[in-house]
Amino acid sequence: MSQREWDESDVRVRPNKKGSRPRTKDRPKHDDAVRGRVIGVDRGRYTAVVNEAQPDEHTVMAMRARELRRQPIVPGDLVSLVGDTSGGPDALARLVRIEERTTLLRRSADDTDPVERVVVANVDQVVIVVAAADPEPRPGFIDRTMVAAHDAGIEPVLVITKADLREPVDLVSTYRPLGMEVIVSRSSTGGNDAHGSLLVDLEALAELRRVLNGRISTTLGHSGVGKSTLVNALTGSQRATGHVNEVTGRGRHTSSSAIALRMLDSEPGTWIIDTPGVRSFGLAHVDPQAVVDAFEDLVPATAQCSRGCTHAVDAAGCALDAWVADGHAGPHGADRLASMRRLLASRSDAVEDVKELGDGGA
Ligand SMILES: Nc1nc2c(ncn2[C@@H]2O[C@H](COP(=O)(O)OP(=O)(O)OP(=O)(O)O)[C@@H](O)[C@H]2O)c(=O)[nH]1
Ligand SMILES: [Zn+2]
Repeated sequence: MSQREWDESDVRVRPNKKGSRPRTKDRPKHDDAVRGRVIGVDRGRYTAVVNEAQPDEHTVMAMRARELRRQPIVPGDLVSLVGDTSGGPDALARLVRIEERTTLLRRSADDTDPVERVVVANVDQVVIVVAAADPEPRPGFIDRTMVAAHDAGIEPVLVITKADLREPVDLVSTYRPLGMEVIVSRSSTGGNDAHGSLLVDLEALAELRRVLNGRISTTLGHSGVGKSTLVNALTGSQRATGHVNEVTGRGRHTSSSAIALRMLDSEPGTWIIDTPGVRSFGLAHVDPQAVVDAFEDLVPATAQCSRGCTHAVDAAGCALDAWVADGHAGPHGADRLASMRRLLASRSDAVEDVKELGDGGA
């Protein structure tokens, strides 16, 4: 990676099935600690909100305590802070503990890399942002992210941007039947806002607000799909959008560290965590069965697979092809099955021997 897209979240942690939970052995010596929510991570400095939604809410800058070693601390983390938690201009607190996380979104660099990276903590939903065109949408990325979200117990939401360039008919008809929120956004004809950002169609924004209100969400998507444009419209912030690298002349990642932002006119507790452009979302840490489970439209068929079915193209007794051919997975069933098989095949390189899947309907 050419730049620090992931900052602290690239801290290497040992793969751990149960999620990289911090040790929760209480250390009573910090009983004067205050609780905060990490909203920014930048070069070893953490920004946390203390007394959230209270009259005395304020942000605190903190450094990690040595005792935390290299445990990842990511946006969304609830933490304990000691020292100067006044939030004054030069105040620097010490972050001494990471509270247990409700959810933890992880990724590996690629499907065979056993090293997992923590992306965000405690989010309720993942907003997968793809463009209808420019850049071309990649259903593989959507499916991959859905698997990671499903595996982490986080709800996926799909936002398709740039519908003004092309109507995303196939994407909508593929993903809407799966029961997830699918929101189509387009630029409005009104031009740019005061900061030069493209204006987003109000109807799409209102729908997105409804889905995000009261919840903690994180956006994920490739560079250039319009994440910052959306996040700016929703939060009133000014994340850099669409900047062009002066050296190469090519579009580049303009937002380089993850940050949690508040949505305008929203209930307390509404946060949008904007992550930098994702190039890869490896699933090496995800169990093959969890990959299958994320394809909810296909899962029922696997009850009829032969015992230990790998669901590969040539797997004897795999019931998936017949299920799809019979139309049970809808008009895009074949694509869905192909996508699931690609994910299974690519990540199966990560394990020595392909794990057995399915229980033969027993
Ligand atoms: N036509 C059209 N262009 C859009 C739309 N949304 C965003 N764009 C443009 O697409 C380009 C990329 O948008 P950004 O918001 O910077 O994309 P991003 O996903 O944040 O990209 P990174 O910051 O690199 O991660 C900009 O030139 C935007 O003006 C849209 O709905 N329609
Ligand atoms: Zn099968």
